[in-house]
Amino acid sequence: MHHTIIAAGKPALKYCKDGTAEYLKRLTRYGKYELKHIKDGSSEDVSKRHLEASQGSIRIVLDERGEQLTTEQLVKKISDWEMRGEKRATYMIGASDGHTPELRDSADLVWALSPLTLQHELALVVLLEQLYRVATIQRGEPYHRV
Ligand SMILES: C[S@@+](CC[C@H](N)C(=O)[O-])C[C@H]1O[C@@H](n2cnc3c(N)ncnc32)[C@H](O)[C@@H]1O
Repeated sequence: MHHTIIAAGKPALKYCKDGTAEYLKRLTRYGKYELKHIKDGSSEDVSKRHLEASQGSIRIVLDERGEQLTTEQLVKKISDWEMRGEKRATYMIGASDGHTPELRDSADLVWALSPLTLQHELALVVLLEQLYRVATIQRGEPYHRV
């Protein structure tokens, strides 16, 4: 499955840029993971861009009001999508005002990394680390400890 991560706004925080680069580099061993940045703006504009960019894909909307998952539950969700032949998964990170109800309603999964509101670049790093963790678990590699 091709994983596309779409984040609103230009990256600005050095420690997040470093974290993002680190996990994207690690993920190259495990498949196709692509990060795209889209223009920031109102939640309506950003959610519209997210909707357009994720057409025909499994839609995962990152939102603190969403479902909280254990890493094992995330492994199961991604593995189930792969098993049923889904070709693309798109993970969407919003702007300062979050996502519109329309985008949330269109999602296959509204996923909360935590009930805390995270700075959007920090949310991106946590998302990438979890995708890396999932990939290592799927391969039976010893990164993850329970
Ligand atoms: C600063 S937050 C937006 C907060 C906004 N006030 C709201 O109500 O959604 C920017 C983006 O970071 C992501 N984000 C922040 N905290 C998150 C969390 N705990 N779980 C998942 N995504 C989160 C979401 O994609 C969110 O749209």
